[in-house]
Amino acid sequence: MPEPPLRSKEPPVSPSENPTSAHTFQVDLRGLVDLLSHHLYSSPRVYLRELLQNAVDAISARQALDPSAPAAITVRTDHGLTVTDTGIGLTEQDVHTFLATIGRSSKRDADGRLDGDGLARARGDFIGQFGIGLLACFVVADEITVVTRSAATPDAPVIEWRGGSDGRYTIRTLPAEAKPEPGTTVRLAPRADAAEWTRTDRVISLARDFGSLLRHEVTVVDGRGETTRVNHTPPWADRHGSPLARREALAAYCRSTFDFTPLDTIELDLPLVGLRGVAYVLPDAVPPSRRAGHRVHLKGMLLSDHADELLPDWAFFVRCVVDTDGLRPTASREGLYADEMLAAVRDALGTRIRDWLTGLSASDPALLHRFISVHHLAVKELARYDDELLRMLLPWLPFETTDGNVTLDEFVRTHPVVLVTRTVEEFRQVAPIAGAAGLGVVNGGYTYDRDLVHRLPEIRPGTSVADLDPSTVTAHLDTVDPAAELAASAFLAVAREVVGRFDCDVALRSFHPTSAPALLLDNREARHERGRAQLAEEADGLWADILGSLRSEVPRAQLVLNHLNPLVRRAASIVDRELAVTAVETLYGQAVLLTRRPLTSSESALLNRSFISLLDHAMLGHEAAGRSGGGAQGPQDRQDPRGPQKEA
Ligand SMILES: Nc1ncnc2c1ncn2[C@@H]1O[C@H](COP(=O)(O)OP(=O)(O)OP(=O)(O)O)[C@@H](O)[C@H]1O
Repeated sequence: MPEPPLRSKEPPVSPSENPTSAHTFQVDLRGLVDLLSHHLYSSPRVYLRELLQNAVDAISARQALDPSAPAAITVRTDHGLTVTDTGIGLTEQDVHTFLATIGRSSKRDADGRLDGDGLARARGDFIGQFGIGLLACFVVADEITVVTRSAATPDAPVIEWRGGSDGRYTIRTLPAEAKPEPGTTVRLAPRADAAEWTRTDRVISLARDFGSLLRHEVTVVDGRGETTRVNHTPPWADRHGSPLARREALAAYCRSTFDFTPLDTIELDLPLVGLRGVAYVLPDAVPPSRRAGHRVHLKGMLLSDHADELLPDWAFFVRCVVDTDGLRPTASREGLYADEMLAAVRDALGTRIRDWLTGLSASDPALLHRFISVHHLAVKELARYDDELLRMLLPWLPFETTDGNVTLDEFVRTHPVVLVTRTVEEFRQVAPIAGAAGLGVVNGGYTYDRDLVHRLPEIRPGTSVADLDPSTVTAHLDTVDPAAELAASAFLAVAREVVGRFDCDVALRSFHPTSAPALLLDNREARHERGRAQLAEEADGLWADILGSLRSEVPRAQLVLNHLNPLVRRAASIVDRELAVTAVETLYGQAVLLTRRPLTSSESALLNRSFISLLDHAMLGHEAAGRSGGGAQGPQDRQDPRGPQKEA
């Protein structure tokens, strides 16, 4: 029996008394297990994965010597939990060297290095490579018992090894009947607080989750002898009667694994890294930021069900399941090691998905149409960086325009000059008026749309694209008859004075719909620029200089009054200045509200003021009407509704 681990240190000695003394690090196993369980593994559930993986590797090692050797893994849940394999087994020396030495693995070469040939061999044949996996069992049990018989050394005795989480272990030889055939049985007596992890139903679901694609037969046997088969050949590795039957089997696998019916299935096959699997096209739109959660199996064993790094970010519309021999796990075995191989696999899978997409326009336009109606955001993101894809898919991509939801190809047939708004509000506000004036405007407020529209001239020479600005729209609205403009000049002067305080100009034009009295043309950048200019005016010293140097020409908004609107026509003839001010404030306030942008404090005050003034005027009219019918308070008795503050 080995010595218990040394914890205490020798008392310090000065170098002159004792020049050199060699020591060996001691490992506090409890501390290590605590580290693994709290910081390396995400859940105690991984204990079963490590046991299954060791069993699979042991069988692979035996089959390397004797390809006809049996290959079965049996998990029993009757007394505690046991995992039995028909694998290579261990001699007493192997037990000391591999099982009882943390960080040592039989799955690397003798030098045990984690790079070069040793690692290549481990990765080629085995799932394990680090030599720490068995420790995961200490997360659920304080003692592990291994009964093993070597297949490589047929006359070696049956060995029982008992290891404790405190770092002690015992070894003894058992009679040959204790294990008549080569192989290994690992037994765990779960701690009371971890008993749930070895319950039959939990074990079956864990074994199915981790081991569904394992290449050797895995069964779980419960206390009553009932047997459950855990793994099956995946549909992509199976033979099917017809391409349709194959597609249906792949879709059925998606339903049982991911719980959705895919829009389409894309088979993945990269022989260089022994990768096969399927990318399932999601049937519903997902936000680009939401990661799909790909299931990655290494040599059949589930590594992760959220391996997002498997595909490029833009491919968020598919969810994959793959099995591969060639990618590396992290030490926790819960994620993919980010190396050049992973980057190359990601690129290759990305190309495969892109090819599917481009092939669809020729092979199945109806499916492409369905795909785009669900995932157009993803396609737009992709097309921004991919000229060929943009060229190919442009005819299919929908945009919101003044002609309704159409493709850009359709749109440029009637509008060779395409105007694009910067925001959705800008589009909402301007589209009906611009549309009526014959302008072609695209809503560039949605993610990627403005970028894509601006790239249109590269793809369709002869078209031109410009950002929509107030002067473009105003220039396209009909001017009014000079006599009408002259008649309205007094009112327009008041209007310019009132809205000038908001850095806004006033224009009188005729436009449709006639029901719209006024239109405020403005955009976000212009508002920011005005905000900066205002700050610069209020600031002094260095800050004012900095703001001043940032300041470009301050763009002004434009309030366009609609001369076709009856209310505006009446307003234009108001002679009472006070009423004219109220009318302008109300028209401006309503136009600001229609932009659906947040109001500034002075705009809120204006709205408030104009509303009360309007009410006052309405009541005045009502009182006047009443007086003509029976006498009431005269206007001279009226209190100013805006209160003393306004007077002051
Ligand atoms: N069922 C088994 N049959 C034969 N040998 C086993 C078995 N389980 C464990 N071993 C031996 O014990 C060693 C250590 O196992 P452990 O699970 O700790 O690490 P590993 O599988 O080598 O690597 P990893 O940490 O990546 O899982 C293995 O390399 C193997 O030699």
